[in-house]
Amino acid sequence: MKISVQNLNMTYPTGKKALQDVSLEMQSPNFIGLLGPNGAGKSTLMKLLVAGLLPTTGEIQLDDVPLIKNEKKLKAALGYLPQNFGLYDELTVWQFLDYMSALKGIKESKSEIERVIGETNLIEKRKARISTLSGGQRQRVGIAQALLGSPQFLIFDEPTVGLDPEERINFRNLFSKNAQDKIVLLSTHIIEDVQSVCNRLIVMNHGRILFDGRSEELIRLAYGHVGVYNEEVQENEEHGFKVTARMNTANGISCRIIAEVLPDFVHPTEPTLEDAYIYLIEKGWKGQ
Ligand SMILES: Nc1ncnc2c1ncn2[C@@H]1O[C@H](COP(=O)(O)OP(=O)(O)OP(=O)(O)O)[C@@H](O)[C@H]1O
Repeated sequence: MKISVQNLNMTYPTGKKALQDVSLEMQSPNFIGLLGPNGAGKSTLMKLLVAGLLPTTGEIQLDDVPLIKNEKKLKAALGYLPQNFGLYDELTVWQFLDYMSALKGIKESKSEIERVIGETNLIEKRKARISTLSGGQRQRVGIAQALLGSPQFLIFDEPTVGLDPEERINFRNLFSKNAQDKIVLLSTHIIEDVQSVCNRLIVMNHGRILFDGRSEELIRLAYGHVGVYNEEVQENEEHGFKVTARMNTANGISCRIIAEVLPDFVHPTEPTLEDAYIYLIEKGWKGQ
């Protein structure tokens, strides 16, 4: 499966330009982490990819056919967890998944529901009404419905919101297991969600793609722009840099900073993916 996005622009009726000249290619197998601050345009891109919105200009192609002419194929191949996924509160977990299976036209629905309930750790909750579930459990039901039918193209809009750290780890494993031969696009604010499992990262801000590549490449961009200094030895607040962490150490407070040019008193250090992400967003922010 191949999805290509060409020069996509999306302006909402309010005049808000949510996407500007976005182009990208996704080919299975591909596990893509979509990162970006609030309002970057991630959900808008996802809604366009599932044909839930039409772009103002530009085109999306599925296997070299425009999406609007290939919607049937898309629906058959798609598993989608939107950001604010409405669940039917009065249904039980099983009834809801049965209903979603029917909508998706899944034939062997019983075994398929059993499979996704098992994969999302919902076995004990299968007969529970959705209204009685916790936020994390509801999120798991949302993930379970997206996995029904083993779709080739999985889109998860902030799937780990509301999950506790242990559940997040379970889901990272589940996502990577499900990504084997598929295209998985996962948006998140949480860097650890994408660091270990995604083989490709796309960073967006202000409706544009700032970076598209491997996490190592993103980290490389931040080399020479991350450093530490001891706040008690050197008091500096206004040096045109961003302090990303303050740690109490035996020798005083150690500050970790990101800057285009590191001041003399700062010792350069190895960037993490989070540093690199912040560096990129800050740099892009200033329009560079
Ligand atoms: N229906 C809409 N009408 C007008 N503006 C919208 C609409 N939906 C989104 N926007 C705006 O478009 C921009 C991009 O929004 P979008 O939801 O795609 O961002 P996001 O990266 O998913 O953010 P978040 O992480 O907060 O979900 C934002 O400025 C948002 O306010």
